[in-house]
Amino acid sequence: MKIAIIGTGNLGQSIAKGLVTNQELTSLYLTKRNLTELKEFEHYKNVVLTQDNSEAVQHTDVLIFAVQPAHLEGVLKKIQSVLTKKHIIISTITGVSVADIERMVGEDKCIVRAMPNTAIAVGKSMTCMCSNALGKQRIDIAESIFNKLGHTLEIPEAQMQAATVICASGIAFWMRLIRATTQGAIQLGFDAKEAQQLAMYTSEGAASLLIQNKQHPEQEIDRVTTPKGCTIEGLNEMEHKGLSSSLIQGIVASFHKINTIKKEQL
Ligand SMILES: NC(=O)C1=CN([C@@H]2O[C@H](COP(=O)(O)OP(=O)(O)OC[C@H]3O[C@@H](n4cnc5c(N)ncnc54)[C@H](OP(=O)(O)O)[C@@H]3O)[C@@H](O)[C@H]2O)C=CC1
Ligand SMILES: O=C(O)[C@@H]1CCC=N1
Repeated sequence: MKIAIIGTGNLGQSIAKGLVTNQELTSLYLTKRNLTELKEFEHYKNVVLTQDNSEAVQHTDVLIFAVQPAHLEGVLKKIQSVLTKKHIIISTITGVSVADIERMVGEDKCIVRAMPNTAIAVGKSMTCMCSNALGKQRIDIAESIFNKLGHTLEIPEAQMQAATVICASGIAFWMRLIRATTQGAIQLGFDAKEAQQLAMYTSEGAASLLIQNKQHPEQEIDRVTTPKGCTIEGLNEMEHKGLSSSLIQGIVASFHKINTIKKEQL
């Protein structure tokens, strides 16, 4: 597999870490204008760091685009002459549709939109995908890459923005919940390191219960909430203060913002 990441920033570096750890690669090209941040990848023998996007495109088959939305069109224009039908174009760009990309590179190209998250660095991304008609024929190749780096789900393109909020932004939302739990644990007497350990592994345990037991969260909550006990006391207080409601409102606000990103930047 010959893969290029065009725009190796926060997400691109997370994908690169996942790839060098979890995939057998013939070659991985990482591009960026300023390469100093990519030093950690220098020692991998099959990894090439370059500022030249055209060089990366010419030597690879799968192109993962991870530049900011405002930069995509300019980047695609400059590589247009070396882009061929053999390439699978995978865009992780928020708010940019398959039709937008077809307009930039032509309808005769194989286009997949993938929305991973930064947990791809540790092989735990939830990655949603959709494609154009040609991309559909080879989406299994994209799936095979992302399945080694977590879980994948093919969805209608109309749901891509919602998936961006839940899965990509979701990492930040969950981090804040873990941090808040850590702060609570410190207030109850744990030192900061222990507090984070308690919060991290408890959240991992909660997710693992749902994944392995295939249960609804409320079924697991019922197992914990002793009548007149401390769990229901805490849970109800959180709900009186708007826990579920504020999470839902935050998710919806994030979703509405995506439409403005596209209008502002493309
Ligand atoms: N961060 C995340 O968790 C997620 C991000 N996304 C999407 O991924 C994209 C990237 O996001 P993120 O990684 O956070 O952004 P970053 O700004 O961290 O990364 C973008 C990278 O693109 C590079 N770049 C800019 N211009 C060029 C160019 N002409 N050629 C090659 N590289 C270039 C920049 O480096 P330099 O200036 O050195 O060239 C920069 O490091 C966005 O579209 C975002 O919507 C999607 C899901 C999750
Ligand atoms: O915040 C953003 O706009 C990007 C998309 C999802 C994660 N980061």
